[in-house]
Amino acid sequence: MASVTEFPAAPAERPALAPIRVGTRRSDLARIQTDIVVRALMEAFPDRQCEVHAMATMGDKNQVTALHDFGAKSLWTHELEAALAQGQLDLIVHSLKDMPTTLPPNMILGAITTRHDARDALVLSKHLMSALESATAAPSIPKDLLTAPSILASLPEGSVIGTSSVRRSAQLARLHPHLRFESVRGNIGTRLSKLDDKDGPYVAIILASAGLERMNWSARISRYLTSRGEEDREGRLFGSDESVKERREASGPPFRGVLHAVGQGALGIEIRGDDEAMQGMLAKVACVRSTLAGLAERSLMRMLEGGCSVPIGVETEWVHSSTTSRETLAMRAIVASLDGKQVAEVELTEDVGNNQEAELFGKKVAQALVENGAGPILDAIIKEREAGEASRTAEI
Ligand SMILES: NCc1[nH]cc(CCC(=O)O)c1CC(=O)O
Repeated sequence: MASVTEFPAAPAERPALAPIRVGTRRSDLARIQTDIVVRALMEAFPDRQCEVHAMATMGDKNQVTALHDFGAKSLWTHELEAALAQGQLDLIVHSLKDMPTTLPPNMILGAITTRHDARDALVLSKHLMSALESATAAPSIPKDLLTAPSILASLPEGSVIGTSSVRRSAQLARLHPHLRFESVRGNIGTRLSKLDDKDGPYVAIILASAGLERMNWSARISRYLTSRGEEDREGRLFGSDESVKERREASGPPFRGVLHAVGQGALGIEIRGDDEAMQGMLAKVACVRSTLAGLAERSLMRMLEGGCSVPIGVETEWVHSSTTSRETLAMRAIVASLDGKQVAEVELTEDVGNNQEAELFGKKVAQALVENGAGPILDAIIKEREAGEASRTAEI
């Protein structure tokens, strides 16, 4: 376990303009995400300094056994939270999707910053790309793969897609039963090198586009995955010129594509529940729309998981309402059995104006999912997990 002595001592009284002590995990992605928040803080509070304290967490240090033995999200955050609780840190920057929906009793989600891209992305292996370019691809690979309406649908029978997320594999298995799914672990760079290993099994992997973008690897994205199907960089459905209206209609259940994880693409800032000063400051770096969408998604998840994480796909979108001429929040959500054969899916829209309404909306969507059959699907997944599937459910 990392020693807490790497943090400065917590004096009883800190000067009012003391540096803001920001905690982060040590991975490259975590550091880049922390820089985004630090820059926002420095812009909002030019007279304050920020000190970044990076800490290797138990999950970073022991990726293989940690996921098997604990299967808990908190293993990424435990040591950082201990330092926050002891007053050695003022805040922790997280990927919102990695934050448990229920935080320790003395901690709160202080802010959610602007979410840029919540979607999953399809990344093809370098060997497949170069085979396509030099026209040496196996006869089973269509020559027009890169311009096909769905790359995933066009891949040959039995092609292996790398993902350790049952949310992703369950939704993809439903849409593309000819594909196979194998786990791929490690940080984004490790996963990309496993993908590009010629001796490895994968033709493609699925990653969060936000992470790829922040790491400057978005050029590797062949398609964005959304509830409507595969989209190009401009958000158009690939291989079609449907109007926006048709696209919107195409977004409802049954979904023709993949819904992302709760909180994906957004950054969450964790603080002590009693730190009112910090809470007030964070109001200046929070994004209202991302916060309301993020809280609604987390409330949906909290209602459905009953204490342990379950594979739920979600997609939220602010849409203009012509009746109220306000922006309303649309939420699409899916729960799928591990093999993708059973799904419960819904889409609801609500006028969400504050945090409490966002949480209520999340509960309402959860209720609608249960009415559409989510209960038995979730029960079966929890049973399978108890029978030894725990490691497959550790990632969302
Ligand atoms: N599962 C781990 C994880 N946590 C956050 C991100 C990416 C950034 C984000 O979603 O905000 C990723 C990688 C991925 O799923 O591809």
